[in-house]
Amino acid sequence: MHFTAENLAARRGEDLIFVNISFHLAAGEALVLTGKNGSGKSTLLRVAAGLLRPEKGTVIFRDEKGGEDRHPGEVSHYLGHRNAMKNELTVAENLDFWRAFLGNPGGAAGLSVEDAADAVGLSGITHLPFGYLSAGQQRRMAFAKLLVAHRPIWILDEPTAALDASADRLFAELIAAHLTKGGIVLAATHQPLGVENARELKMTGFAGVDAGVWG
Ligand SMILES: Nc1ncnc2c1ncn2[C@@H]1O[C@H](COP(=O)(O)OP(=O)(O)OP(=O)(O)O)[C@@H](O)[C@H]1O
Repeated sequence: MHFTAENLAARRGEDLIFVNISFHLAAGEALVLTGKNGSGKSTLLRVAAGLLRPEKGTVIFRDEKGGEDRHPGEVSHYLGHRNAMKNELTVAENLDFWRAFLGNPGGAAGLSVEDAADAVGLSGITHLPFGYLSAGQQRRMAFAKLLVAHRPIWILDEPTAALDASADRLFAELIAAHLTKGGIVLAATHQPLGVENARELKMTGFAGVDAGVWG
């Protein structure tokens, strides 16, 4: 399984945000994006997830079975700054929606809604409207979305925002378990994720553009 980005450049509005970004991740590997606010981490994640078109370059996913190249967005979970859950629906209804929407492109089955809630430390409250949960509980349930449908690539934007220390550790364990099973993780974070052997890509924002890398 391979997730490759080659010579990516992206623009937001009129401005180039980054240029010449390349990386290669194989099964079991993690890449953590770091860099100051506005340096382009979220932009790169959105390009990798297929939510934003790159100005230049490609992102490709290839599995071991020698199938055709696919866009990583087809086989990725994307957890953005926002939780992507409806406040009026119950937790179970939200997670059921995501399971049906995401399908099963990775081949393996996802967890049941209750098992996924249990895995993020919140069993017994899936009947509540999502909007009733605390900010940290909402973030935990947003993470449970990654567990109800199996997808080999996890693209995570500040996954531990609004979390307490125990949730930090829990997320680190879930990410480590995903990697151990041969998954791939691409994450932006200001706090260490607690994942051993993660590589780091430091985003420099406009510096690369200023240095004349673009062209
Ligand atoms: N829709 C948009 N139109 C124009 N500029 C945008 C748009 N979205 C983001 N930007 C700009 O792109 C740059 C990169 O933003 P991005 O969200 O990728 O940074 P980041 O590294 O994730 O920041 P943070 O650490 O604050 O989350 C910023 O200067 C931002 O103002």
